[in-house]
Amino acid sequence: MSLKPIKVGLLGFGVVGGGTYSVLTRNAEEIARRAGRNIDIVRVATRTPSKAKAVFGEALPVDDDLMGLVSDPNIDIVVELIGGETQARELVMQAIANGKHVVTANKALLAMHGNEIFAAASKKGVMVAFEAAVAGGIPIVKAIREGLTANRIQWVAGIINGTTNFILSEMRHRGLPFETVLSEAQRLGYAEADPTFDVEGVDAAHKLTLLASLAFGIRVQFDKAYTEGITTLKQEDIGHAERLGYRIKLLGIAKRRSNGIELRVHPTLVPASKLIANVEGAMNAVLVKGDAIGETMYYGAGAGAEPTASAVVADLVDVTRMHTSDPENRVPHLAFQPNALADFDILPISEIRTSYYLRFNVEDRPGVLADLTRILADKSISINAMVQEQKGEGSAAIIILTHEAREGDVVDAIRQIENLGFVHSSVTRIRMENLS
Ligand SMILES: NC(=O)C1=CN([C@@H]2O[C@H](COP(=O)(O)OP(=O)(O)OC[C@H]3O[C@@H](n4cnc5c(N)ncnc54)[C@H](O)[C@@H]3O)[C@@H](O)[C@H]2O)C=CC1
Ligand SMILES: N[C@@H](CC=O)C(=O)O
Ligand code: NA
Repeated sequence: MSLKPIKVGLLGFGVVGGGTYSVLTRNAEEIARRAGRNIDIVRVATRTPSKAKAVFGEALPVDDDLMGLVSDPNIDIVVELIGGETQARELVMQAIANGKHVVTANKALLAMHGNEIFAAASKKGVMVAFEAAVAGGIPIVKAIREGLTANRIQWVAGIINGTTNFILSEMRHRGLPFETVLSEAQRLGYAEADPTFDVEGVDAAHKLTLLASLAFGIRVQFDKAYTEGITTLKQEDIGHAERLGYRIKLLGIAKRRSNGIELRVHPTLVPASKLIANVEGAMNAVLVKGDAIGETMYYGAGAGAEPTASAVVADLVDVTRMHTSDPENRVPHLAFQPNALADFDILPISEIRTSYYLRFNVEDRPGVLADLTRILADKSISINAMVQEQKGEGSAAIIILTHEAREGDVVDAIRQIENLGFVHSSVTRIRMENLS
């Protein structure tokens, strides 16, 4: 290669940092043939440098001076792989101020501070690349930002958290308890440093926020995303869903409506016949519907060392190819030109429209069903299907699948139903999607 190598500084040497080193080293020759020059890690900074020291020896500086690395004039691209949003924000903002390009896998950082970071980067004329931050190795950022650029995107929906999909798969197939499977996901390197981010849907909401910005050309608005995780999901409902021909998946959904954008993460019943219902383990899948192309699906590993490194290294190659180009002519960070971002409202969850799975544990006596259906009808909630299951002496579970209804009306109806004397426990409500 005749061009000088691109010099990379690595912040963090954990699961993804280690994977990035491995992929970059193992495939160095092929990567250089694609990038047009070598991409060399020249410095590493991390909290406990011993693991990196064991790998790099004396070949390059390894220490815990993260600010020193982002200010090192020898470095062209800073790769941020420490996670979190406080120190990572300071480091990334400083790297940008120092005129360095940034590659990051940190969705929390970009969902919380993306507007500030992208604005600073545009002003300075540097790139902030984040393919690894959304659905790990799947090149979904590139697909939406470049491949689908002709389309008016109607909705994006996906399994975008590997840990929770792994937990749901293991619970369904092997009936294993939640805590056991979560520990296994942590051992395999899928989970966030704080796994409540995974199981409460926060990590998926971080990624969905970025997907919505790329799809609809809106500013990053994580604070308006509705987030519900899988911790309150019952094995009983997983079973009922199965018998009714559905699977429960934690989906992130961003949908364009005439009055705004729906932005929501929650457990969702999807027809078992859909491809996405059959995405198992830590795999991710993202569906994107565009007006020209119709429905598309992107499938692959959303977590883990080398799958995530695949996206980090792809970004390194992109930045290497583009760093001498005119900043005005690069692909914009959020797919749309910064001065053309739209101000669509993010709809409150009460305004979303979808269909619902409702489970009522009731006294099994005459008139119960009539009362339930009357309250639903009064709120314009129409019933698509209904099943009753005896639960023991004098009690039954009634499961109702509704047609599309407004969430606020469903919540009101549930409140009224829960006040009826014959309902034994709180009503279970899980949203449904046909994804068509
Ligand atoms: N593990 C995965 O499958 C994926 C992770 N990510 C993201 O990649 C980033 C890194 O994740 P992992 O490698 O899994 O985490 P990790 O916990 O395995 O590694 C983090 C590394 O950064 C260092 N570090 C953390 N905080 C630090 C601080 N304040 N100062 C100095 N060093 C610090 C740690 O010592 C460790 O070397 C995170 O933003 C995560 O959300 C993205 C996609 C997939
Ligand atoms: N914790 C995340 C890691 C990748 O983003 C997940 O489980 O998907
Ligand atoms: Na990706």
